[in-house]
Amino acid sequence: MTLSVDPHSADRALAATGLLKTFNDAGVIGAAEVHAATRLHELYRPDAEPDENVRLGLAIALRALRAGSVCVDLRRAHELVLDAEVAPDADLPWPEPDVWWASLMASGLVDDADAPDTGAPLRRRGGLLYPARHFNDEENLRAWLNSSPASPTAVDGEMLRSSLDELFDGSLLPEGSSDQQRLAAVIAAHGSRLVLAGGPGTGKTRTVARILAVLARLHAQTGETNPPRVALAAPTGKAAARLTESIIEARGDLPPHWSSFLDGIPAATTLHRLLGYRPSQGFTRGRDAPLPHDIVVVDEMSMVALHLMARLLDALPAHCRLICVGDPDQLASVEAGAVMADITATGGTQSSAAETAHLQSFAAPAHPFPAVLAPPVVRLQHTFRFTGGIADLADAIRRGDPDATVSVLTAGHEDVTFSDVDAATAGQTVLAPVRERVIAHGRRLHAAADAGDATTALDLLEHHRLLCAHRDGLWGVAAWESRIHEWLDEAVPLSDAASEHDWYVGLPLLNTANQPDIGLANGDTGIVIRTPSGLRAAFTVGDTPALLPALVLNAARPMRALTIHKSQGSQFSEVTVVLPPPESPLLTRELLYTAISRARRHVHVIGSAESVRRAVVHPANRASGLGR
Ligand SMILES: Nc1ncnc2c1ncn2[C@@H]1O[C@H](COP(=O)(O)OP(=O)(O)OP(=O)(O)O)[C@@H](O)[C@H]1O
Repeated sequence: MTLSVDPHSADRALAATGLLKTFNDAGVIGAAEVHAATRLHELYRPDAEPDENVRLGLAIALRALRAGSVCVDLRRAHELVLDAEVAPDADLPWPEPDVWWASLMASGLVDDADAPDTGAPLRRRGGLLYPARHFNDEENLRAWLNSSPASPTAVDGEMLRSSLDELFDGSLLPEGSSDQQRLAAVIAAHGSRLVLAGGPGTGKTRTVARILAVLARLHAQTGETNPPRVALAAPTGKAAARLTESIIEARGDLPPHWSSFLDGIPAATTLHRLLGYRPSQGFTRGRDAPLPHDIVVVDEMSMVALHLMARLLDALPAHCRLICVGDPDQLASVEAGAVMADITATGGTQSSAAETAHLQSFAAPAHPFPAVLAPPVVRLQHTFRFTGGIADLADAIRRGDPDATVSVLTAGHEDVTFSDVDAATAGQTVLAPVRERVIAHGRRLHAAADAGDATTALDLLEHHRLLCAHRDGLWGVAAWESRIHEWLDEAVPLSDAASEHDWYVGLPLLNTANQPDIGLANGDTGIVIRTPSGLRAAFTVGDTPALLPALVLNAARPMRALTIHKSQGSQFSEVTVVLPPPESPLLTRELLYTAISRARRHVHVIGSAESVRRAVVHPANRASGLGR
C-alpha cells in the first residue's frame, strides 16, 4: 500500500528534489524537515554538492524528534519514523545502512560520540544518529545516572534506623516482601539521587513526605540550625498544585512529632519557574547560576522531556539531592524523550557487594530488600489505594497482555464497565448509560453553579471526566463536546441558564495558557457560576476558589470532554474513556494506561475490544540511547 499524500497539503515541499522529494511525497518526512535538512546541508557544507543520503539522514533525525525519539537507529529508521503516523509500507528507497553511515560520516556533518565535538549538527553513538543538542542532553542524564553515590559513612546509621522503624514499618505489606518505600528512604539518605517509580496509589507521595522528614531530622542532627532548603516541582501548574495538596495530605498522616520537620517547605512550582525560565532569555538557572536548594523533588516525571531534565541537572548544585517521582508506564512528554521510562528500564549502576550489604542492613527483618540493588531507581509495586478492577486492569495493560486486559474489562467488576462498541457509530441505546452519567453529573454541576457555590461546583468538577484520545474527528473531544452539550440542553436545559459571552451557568472551562498575573496555569479547570455581579468563572487559585470575569480569561474554552494527554497529572472519581478505532496512530499502551489510571473509583471504557487489544500490544516506540 502506498500512502496517498494530498498534493496540496502544507506538508508537501514543492521544491524538494531527489530522496527528500520521494520521502516527502510518501508522507514520511514533512515540509519542515525537508527545508531544515536542505538548509543545514547548505550552511555546514556550502561548497559541497548536496549529498542525497546525508540530507535524508538529517531529515530523518529531525523527523524522529517530531515522533518523540531523541535519536534514530538507521537500521530501523523505517519502523521508528513510520510508527508515528498512518504508516506507508511502500517500498521506499531507504539507503543501505552501512552506505548511509559512510556518507554521513564522510560529510563533516556528524561527530562520533568518542571523537572531539566539532560543532557538527549531528552526533553518532554506535548505530544511533542524534541531533547534537539531544545527544548532549542525553549524555548529561547518563552521567547523572552513572555518577557514584555519596559515601555511606556520611549517615548516622542509628538515627536513620530508628527513623525508618517509626515511619516505614511495612505493616501493611505481605510478610517477606521487600519494603520498597523503606528502601527508597535508605537510598535517599545515602546518596544524592533517587528515582521513585510507581503507579497510582503505590504511596509515592507518602514516601516522599516521609523521606523529607527523615532527611530533615538527619540534617538537624549534624548541628545545622537551618532546615534543608527544599523545592517541590512538577512539569505543569496543575501537577504542581496537586503535588502541594498531596504533600499537605501526607504530612497530616505523619506522627505529630514528625510533621514539624516539613515546616516551611514552599508550595510546589512548575519546573520552568523553578529554573527561572523567561521567554526572552530561556532558563536563567544553570551551571553558572545553580539552584539554592539542598533537596529538589520533581513529581510527574513521565511528563518531563529530555531537554528539561538536562536543564534541571545543569542547575543542580553538587551537594543537592534530586528525588524524581513518577509513573514510567504513563504517556511520555509532549517533547522528545521518555526520560522516566528510560531511567527505570535502564536502572542505575548496580551497587557493589559492600554497598549492597550496607544498604541491606537498614531493611526491616520481615521485609528484606532485593538481593540486587541498582540505585537510584526504586520501583513501588504494592498498591495501597486501588483494589479490584482498576488495579487489575492497570496491571494487565502494563504487562502488555491483551487477553488479560479484555478479561478484566468484561469480568463484571464493580469499578470497571466496558461498552464493546465503536463510539462514533454506536446508537442511542448503547450510549444510554454514558448519557445518563453525563446528565446526572451535569445536573449536579449546574445546581451548585446556579447557587453560586464555587467550592462545591469545583469539587464536583473532579467527580467525572470524559476523556478522548483525539482532539478532532468522530472520536475526538470536539465531537463529544457538542454531543454532551445537546444531551444537557435537552435534560437541564441550558437555554434556561443565564448566559453571557457564550458562557452559561454550569459550563466547565479549560484554561489553555499560562496566566501568572491571575494565578492560572495552562490546563487549569474551572466552572462558570452565577454571582450577584453576573457570571464568573470559578478556578482554584492557591487553595481557594477565585471568581474571574470573562474579560480576563482570553484562553479559557468549554470543557465537556478532555484529551487523555491533557488529563495527565489529574485524577477523577469516575472516568469515561472513549477509544478511537484500532487504526488510530494515537492508540498506544501508554495512552490506555494513562486514561484508565486517571480514575479513582470507576472507569467506563467505550471502544471496541479490537481497539483495546491494539493499544495494549502497541507500546509507544520512542528511541533513545540510554541503556544501550
Ligand atoms: N506504607 C503504607 N502504609 C499505609 N498506607 C499507605 C502506605 N503507602 C501509601 N499508603 C496510602 O495509600 C494512599 C496512596 O498513597 P499516595 O497518595 O502516596 O500514592 P501515590 O503513589 O502518590 O498516588 P498518586 O500517583 O495517585 O498520587 C494514601 O492514602 C496513603 O496514605
